[in-house]
Amino acid sequence: MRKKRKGSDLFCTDNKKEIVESTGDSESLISNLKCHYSLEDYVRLKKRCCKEDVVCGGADPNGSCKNRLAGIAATAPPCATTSLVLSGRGIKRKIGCIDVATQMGRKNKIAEDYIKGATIGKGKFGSVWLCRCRVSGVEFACKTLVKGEETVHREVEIMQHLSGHLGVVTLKAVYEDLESFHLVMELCSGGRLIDQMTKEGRYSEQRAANIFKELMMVIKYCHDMGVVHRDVKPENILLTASGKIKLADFGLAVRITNGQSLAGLAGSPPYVAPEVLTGNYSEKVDVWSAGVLLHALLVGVLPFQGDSLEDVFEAIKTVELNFHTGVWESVSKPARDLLERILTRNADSRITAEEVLSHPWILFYTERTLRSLSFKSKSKHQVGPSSSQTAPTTNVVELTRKKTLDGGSIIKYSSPSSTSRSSGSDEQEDDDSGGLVDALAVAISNVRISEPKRSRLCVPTSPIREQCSSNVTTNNLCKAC
Ligand SMILES: Nc1ncnc2c1ncn2[C@@H]1O[C@H](COP(=O)(O)OP(=O)(O)OP(=O)(O)O)[C@@H](O)[C@H]1O
Repeated sequence: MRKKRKGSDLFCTDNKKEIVESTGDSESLISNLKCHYSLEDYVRLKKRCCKEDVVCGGADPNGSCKNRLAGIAATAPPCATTSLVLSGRGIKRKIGCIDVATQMGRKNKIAEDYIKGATIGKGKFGSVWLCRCRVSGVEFACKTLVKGEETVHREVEIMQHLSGHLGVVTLKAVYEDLESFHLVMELCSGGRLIDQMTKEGRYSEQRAANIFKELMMVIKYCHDMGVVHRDVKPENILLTASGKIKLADFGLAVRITNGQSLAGLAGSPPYVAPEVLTGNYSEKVDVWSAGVLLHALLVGVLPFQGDSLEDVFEAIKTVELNFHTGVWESVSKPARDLLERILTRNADSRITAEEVLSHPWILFYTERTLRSLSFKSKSKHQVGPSSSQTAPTTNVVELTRKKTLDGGSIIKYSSPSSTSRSSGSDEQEDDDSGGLVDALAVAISNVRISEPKRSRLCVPTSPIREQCSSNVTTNNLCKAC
């Protein structure tokens, strides 16, 4: 019988040191983003700490366990924390599917088809290593997962289910031996987003919007496919050589059916949605986590921080973010508006992944036509910076509207009264369009195109498939290369 995951070994300080070195603004981002504690680790560590504190009397030269916990943010928990969720039939069927599918792989062992290379990553349940296909010479990443844990089987199943989308790491083959699964995946040679973030600090709105749009597209896809990732964070976002993002690590992901709610602590503390801490939650937790990431992209720090995990959780539950002062004055109004709509504690009021993709801030920075039209208009008017920023707005709005009427992407936007910063920020974006976006927001706010999202219910907007509907067939899944 398959074991339930019991939690992983504790590793207090060493993993913190593994953190990429960086200076300046990104320091706080690093210390808050890159530790390897899961919620479950936290619970176990806390228990052990209490014990140790009694035994050592707090004489630990590194401080008490409480101190050791201080400032620790966490990463991918080992899961097992959910009281879910999967219809037994579904997972069985898929695992059966894997077993059958890997018969081919089993005939010829992975070593017969791939040459093993260096280890490129280590997770809690196995390692990731480079491999090269003996036939084609193409390099892949192979994740070896030790069998036995229920979540390991689920991860394999969900990767099969989702593989094929541009934003998900493609699964090329699965091999299986007595102890392990070996998942041969496309190689993301651009590294992890977290490492890029720690190097670069704050991102321009242009760049943040493009990364965020790609992320939301893949999150929407997961939700449409009935999967909640539950551990969206920059450590789990990989980059291809050309800089495209790929969502990885489905170790905590679960299937969800339409309207179903999840329970159980799962996620990485700074990214965890408030409803995860209190009980019932849905796929909207991924939107929240993505919002935490967007916050970090735009201003270089995480929104919910604390000296201990308890403090982080408390902040997630109670801190009122103020998007109107300080560093936020250099961020455009639509960007702040989007963040407000995402980091809304009431999950029913929080916008969906689909709605995020229709937000003016995303559209403005990612739709080539909108941008080129606005800049064309700007040069045509040949006016100074402040008026040039408002002049093209009408055109942009009209175009946006047309798209809507044509049945293309639908703008669902209403100006939130809570977003009240005056437009016309002094700071210029590196692409000189921050003020333009502000003007765009003001104009669009007067054009009520569809119902405001806040009145909508939190249900997946597309039908969710309950069962095995993998777009990876037995054939393409299990071929050696
Ligand atoms: N397809 C890939 N291409 C390149 N590197 C990869 C790939 N998949 C994983 N890695 C590397 O291996 C690391 C661990 O992978 P992954 O997060 O999937 O493992 P995990 O066991 O689920 O980790 P965790 O303990 O964080 O849950 C990643 O952070 C990344 O650096």
